[in-house]
Amino acid sequence: MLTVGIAGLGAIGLTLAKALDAGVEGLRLVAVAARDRDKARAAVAGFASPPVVTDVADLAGLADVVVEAAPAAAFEAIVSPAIEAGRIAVVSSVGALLPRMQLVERARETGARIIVPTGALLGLDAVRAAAEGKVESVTLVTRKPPRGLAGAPYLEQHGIDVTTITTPTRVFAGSAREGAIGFPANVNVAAALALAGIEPDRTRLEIWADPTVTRNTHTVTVEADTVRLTMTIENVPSEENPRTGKITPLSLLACLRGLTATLKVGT
Ligand SMILES: NC(=O)C1=CN([C@@H]2O[C@H](COP(=O)(O)OP(=O)(O)OC[C@H]3O[C@@H](n4cnc5c(N)ncnc54)[C@H](OP(=O)(O)O)[C@@H]3O)[C@@H](O)[C@H]2O)C=CC1
Ligand SMILES: O=C([O-])CC(=O)C(=O)O
Repeated sequence: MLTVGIAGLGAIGLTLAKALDAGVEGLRLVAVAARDRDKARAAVAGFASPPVVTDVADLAGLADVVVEAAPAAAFEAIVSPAIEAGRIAVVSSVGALLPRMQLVERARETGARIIVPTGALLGLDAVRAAAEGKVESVTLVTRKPPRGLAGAPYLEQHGIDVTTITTPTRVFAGSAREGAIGFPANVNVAAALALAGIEPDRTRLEIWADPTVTRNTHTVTVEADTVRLTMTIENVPSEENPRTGKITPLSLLACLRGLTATLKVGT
């Protein structure tokens, strides 16, 4: 049995918390944290087994597994205590890990683990397998309804107003590392892909603001010596946060199940 603490109770965290409260073999939700404590308390009040509502820094003292499901700006405050305490940190804001790879070194010293779920993407098992061989290129093309990109720092810096876009428009082309900086709340999938494959500077990313799509759509292309992959996922945006695909909390749940499962499927 692993105990679980969740930081962030939004589109990802609250859905995951509800699923754990409904009962998942081998996992028990014991604590949650969010910015607004009263709101968090109200969110879990009706749970069958209400978890403790606490500060993000205290989750690691209460749970074996700390799930980060908060904005990127809170990443370090949530994940560092978990690493210092030697816990398992399951992270959603993957873009925030890229400039903090020293946390991985620190985890090696404390015995902690950092787990990046597939999240809103697909096929990281195949990308990881390919990366055991020789990979020539990895490309991600992301298309989102314009409102799924609104507020990104890169758009503001370049004077791009996505709300006025009426035809599919490429608003960014660059590396996964540059994308994670410019779109911290929109392309965690690119960061996860980079960590699975050939590094953030070599992973190419295009972002399209596309008024013709209703789903957050990601296409991964990999050219390797053993395989050529083209994979597309079309995510239904969640009601709580249209930037976040509804599959994301389900991916985290599947990931958590894998921590205790006797039968584990996939890489
Ligand atoms: N890896 C992946 O594939 C994906 C990753 N993501 C990323 O996952 C993260 C969470 O996404 P999502 O659930 O949609 O976000 P939401 O905006 O729906 O929810 C964020 C939650 O974090 C809480 N929060 C805000 N500030 C803090 C803080 N300083 N400390 C603790 N909690 C805080 C909020 O609480 P309050 O309401 O009190 O402010 C809220 O409960 C984001 O970084 C997002 O970009 C999203 C989709 C896919
Ligand atoms: O990568 C992200 O942050 C979110 C995303 O694109 C999605 O949910 O489809």
